[in-house]
Amino acid sequence: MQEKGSISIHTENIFPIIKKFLYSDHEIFLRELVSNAVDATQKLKSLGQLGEFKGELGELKVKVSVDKEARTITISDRGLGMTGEEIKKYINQIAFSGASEFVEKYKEQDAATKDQIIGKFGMGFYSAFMVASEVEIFSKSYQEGTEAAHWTCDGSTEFTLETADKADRGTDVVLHVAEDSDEFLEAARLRTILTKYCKFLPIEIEFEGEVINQTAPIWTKQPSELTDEDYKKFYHELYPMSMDEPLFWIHLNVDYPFNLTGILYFPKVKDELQFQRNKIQLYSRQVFITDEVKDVVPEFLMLLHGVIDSPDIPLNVSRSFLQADAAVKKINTYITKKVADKLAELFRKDRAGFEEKWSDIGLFVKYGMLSDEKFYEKAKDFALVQNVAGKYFTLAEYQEHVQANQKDKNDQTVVLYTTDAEAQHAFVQAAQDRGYDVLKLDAVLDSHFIGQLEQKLEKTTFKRVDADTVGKLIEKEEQQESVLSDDDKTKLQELYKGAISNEHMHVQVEALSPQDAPVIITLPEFMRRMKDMQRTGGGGGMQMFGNLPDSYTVSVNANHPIAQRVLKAEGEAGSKLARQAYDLALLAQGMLKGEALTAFVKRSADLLAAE
Ligand SMILES: Nc1ncnc2c1ncn2[C@@H]1O[C@H](COP(=O)(O)OP(=O)(O)OP(=O)(O)O)[C@@H](O)[C@H]1O
Repeated sequence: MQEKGSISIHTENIFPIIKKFLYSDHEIFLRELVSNAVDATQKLKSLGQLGEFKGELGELKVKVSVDKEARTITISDRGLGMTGEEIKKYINQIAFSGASEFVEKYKEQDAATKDQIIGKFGMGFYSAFMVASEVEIFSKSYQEGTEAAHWTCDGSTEFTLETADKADRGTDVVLHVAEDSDEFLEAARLRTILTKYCKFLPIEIEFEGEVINQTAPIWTKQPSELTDEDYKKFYHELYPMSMDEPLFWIHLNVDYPFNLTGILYFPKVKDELQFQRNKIQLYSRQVFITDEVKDVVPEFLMLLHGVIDSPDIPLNVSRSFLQADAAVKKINTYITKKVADKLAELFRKDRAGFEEKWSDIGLFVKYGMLSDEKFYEKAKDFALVQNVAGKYFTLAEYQEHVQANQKDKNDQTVVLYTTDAEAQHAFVQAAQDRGYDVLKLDAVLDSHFIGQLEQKLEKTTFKRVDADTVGKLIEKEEQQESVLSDDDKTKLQELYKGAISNEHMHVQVEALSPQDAPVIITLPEFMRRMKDMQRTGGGGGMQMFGNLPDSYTVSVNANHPIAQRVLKAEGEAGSKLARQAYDLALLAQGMLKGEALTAFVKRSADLLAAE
């Protein structure tokens, strides 16, 4: 028997279109054909289990081979096979009619809709024509008494179908590689593609005499069957280049209202650049799809590693479509919830261990709290802050901790923090001397995190320790008495202004403790935040302030003995002394540089010599 046919289709040739537009990546033809072979094999196994297939299953490997001379790639399976009629039904009719409809619709659409259309028509088999000038199918069905069939198509809309003398059950798909696709005749290239897409397929795939896949990756198993070692081993299989152990992991497993399995690993975070290196891999029924999981995984969890496997994620579709997809949205919510639950559990069960890991997971948690309201609600109970003494608190614990001492006269709790305990040492010290607690908030996201906490926590404001002199950081009713008269204060202020002569340094005289420094230079909290925002390019509107000049407050301590000496000094001596005290403050802040530093050193020597 030989049959020739032509597919009624209103365009001369759909293959150029497929070739050009179907997938941007030609290499995925192999993924599609191997997946079909695996599907056919699994279907046969199911038929066996149902008792509908009573023969011997035998060896069920899918074999991929390449013949460079003959310019062919062959994908062979021992699955359920197809009769001639079935080939016509599944390969010709469905695909071709699908394809013709596809072409019709395709013509008039914009790019995004085109992608959707491609996703809708399962044209996996036809991706073969992206690399082949001719494709042959040799197939023999598992059904007894049926003849083997041989189908050929050269990429036009014509096909031939004849009987074949294939004795063995299953399907061989033979691709005659096109002139422009020579690269796919290289065994090394095929091996790379197979390892990329087929590494975890559920049926053994053999290439050059070697099985290239693991048929039962651990995400398909029950967590109860697995040990910590299994999870760690798998992590290193996924990311052979990674030296570190994951901190912990979450085994995802849900079958309603969508289907999803996978393992998400929390990596050790050494530096930010590392984030992007080991990406989460997305699979659909154990077939690798992509490691661009944007939109499927909430953005803040992109920092995690691992695999997600879901047949419910639409595959060949555009980003915009994916974002709007209901299943994807649910998956997103589910993953967020799972991650929050896992963190809550770790916190509850092993607080000490959780604290140890905080420096690595804090970033995920803060990022999550900032970007996802639902996550914030869960995370606020286990998110930690650490004070300069190294002690960890939850937000509630910390509020409790500082409440008695750090309430200002308006009943606001003022949380003091440092972004650099070394550089701001003098201020941290001063705050601690007052009995205040100081938090370390020195991580990348902390300035945003502070902003969020101020919005969320009632009657709480945050101030960096160097935002003001210690007495004014938390304004209380009681004020330190000044030993100077108002006249003297004005005189002192003028003296300092003259000595400093810098319009960006706003001099004020304050009654501080005699133990405080003679002069303290601060950058008001709001000013620093605006400058921070400007620097990070955030807060768009901030640009209208132009480039903010540094605008510091110079607080002269009226109660320090130096104040008296400056006032009493004759002639130039007062100004010199004031300048010296001011330079000391600059020095303590690491702000004394260049010419000013040289002048300071010289003046110090003069003053010492004069004593
Ligand atoms: N190796 C094979 N053995 C048996 N049947 C096959 C084989 N390859 C393809 N088929 C049949 O041809 C049909 C069409 O395959 P094709 O790859 O075009 O689409 P699909 O697999 O149904 O969907 P998609 O690949 O887009 O997910 C399959 O559904 C299957 O019935």
